[in-house]
Amino acid sequence: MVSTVTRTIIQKLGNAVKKVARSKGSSWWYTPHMAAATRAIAERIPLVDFILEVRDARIPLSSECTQFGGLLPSSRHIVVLNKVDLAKQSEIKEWMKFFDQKSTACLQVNAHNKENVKQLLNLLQARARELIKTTHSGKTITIMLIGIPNVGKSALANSLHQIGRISAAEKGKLKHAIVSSQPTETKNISSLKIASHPNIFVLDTPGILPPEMFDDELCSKLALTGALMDSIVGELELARYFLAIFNLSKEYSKWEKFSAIEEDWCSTLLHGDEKPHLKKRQKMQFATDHTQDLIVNDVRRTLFEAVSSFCGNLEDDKDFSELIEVEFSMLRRAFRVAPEPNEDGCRRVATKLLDLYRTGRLGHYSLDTIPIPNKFLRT
Ligand SMILES: Nc1nc2c(ncn2[C@@H]2O[C@H](COP(=O)(O)OP(=O)(O)OP(=O)(O)O)[C@@H](O)[C@H]2O)c(=O)[nH]1
Repeated sequence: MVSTVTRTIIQKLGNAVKKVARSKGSSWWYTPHMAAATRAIAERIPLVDFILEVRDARIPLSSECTQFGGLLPSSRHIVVLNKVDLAKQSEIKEWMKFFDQKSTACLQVNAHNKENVKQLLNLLQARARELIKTTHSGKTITIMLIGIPNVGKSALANSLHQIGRISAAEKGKLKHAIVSSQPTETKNISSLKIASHPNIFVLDTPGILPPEMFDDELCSKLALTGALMDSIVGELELARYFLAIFNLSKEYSKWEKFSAIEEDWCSTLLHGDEKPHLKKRQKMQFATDHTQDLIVNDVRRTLFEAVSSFCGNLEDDKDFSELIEVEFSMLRRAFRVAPEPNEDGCRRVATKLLDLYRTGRLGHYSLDTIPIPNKFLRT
């Protein structure tokens, strides 16, 4: 369900992108640098053996690298859905089926997960050997990573390089592609060796976007997942967009336990009602799970309480907007931001909230919906 409020937020975000595009040139994000990178990638496509198109698993369609449509031969094109740890696992399964039905080779990975990267490396090595066998050449295999900004190309290149080279003689000579939470950080095409026998190199390339983007929803999803700079649309509106998605999801229901723990703690503090077993359980929880730090738990508890105590109608625009604003003001306390209702404080809350969302500490979300096959559509 997409509420009217969410639609309005999406429209605002889309308009913000277009406004920036209008005021700073036809396509503000499409810098000369991005145009040059697009040309350089297009020139290399016929020369490389495989093209790994890295997409964000939360938006498998919206993160498609659309510029090279006809240039990517299906036999050499592999789609990699990266950041699976941030997406809804049940949806990922459906997306894998979707790509399978389209006969597009597709893999899901978390670039920071060793096992995932090993599996990807094994597949790439198998493909490389197959290619060498069929072409009867003893050549070096090159694989180019392409994709929109911030989908994790450099992180993946580094992980493949580290895992592929860890047992090789060159151990200790590891190179690093630049990884950053900011989009368009990679400026040049760089090459990293990921395997020997056969020799395989990956080319990490700068993130690219199409010169023009007119679709509000596409712009909003790219902005929320970090492919566009937050400053283009503004952190506040982006955080509202996240809260709208969050409120319509069931993610908050998992956090009831944080609310219960807080109540127990309050009763301990107020009534001197010592509960040693609870204290012990809490200590263990905080010590063993790095995501369970106090602020994250406070934020989860706050969001749980805001949504579960909401007695308005989620389909009513006014109620829904009010809920988002209430969440914003409640989150100030959770994030330890001074309670004065000024713009700067709101932006700090928004930035912190987006950071938690983007590092997966506020649950798993899939923002794209799987297209309905044509056969089910009325003509
Ligand atoms: N949770 C999670 N974060 C990831 C994953 N892969 C990359 N990241 C993070 O995503 C951010 C962007 O990663 P990069 O590797 O710099 O992305 P890129 O596609 O090379 O970015 P550009 O330079 O803009 O082209 C960094 O903060 C990474 O740590 C993943 O699988 N899971």
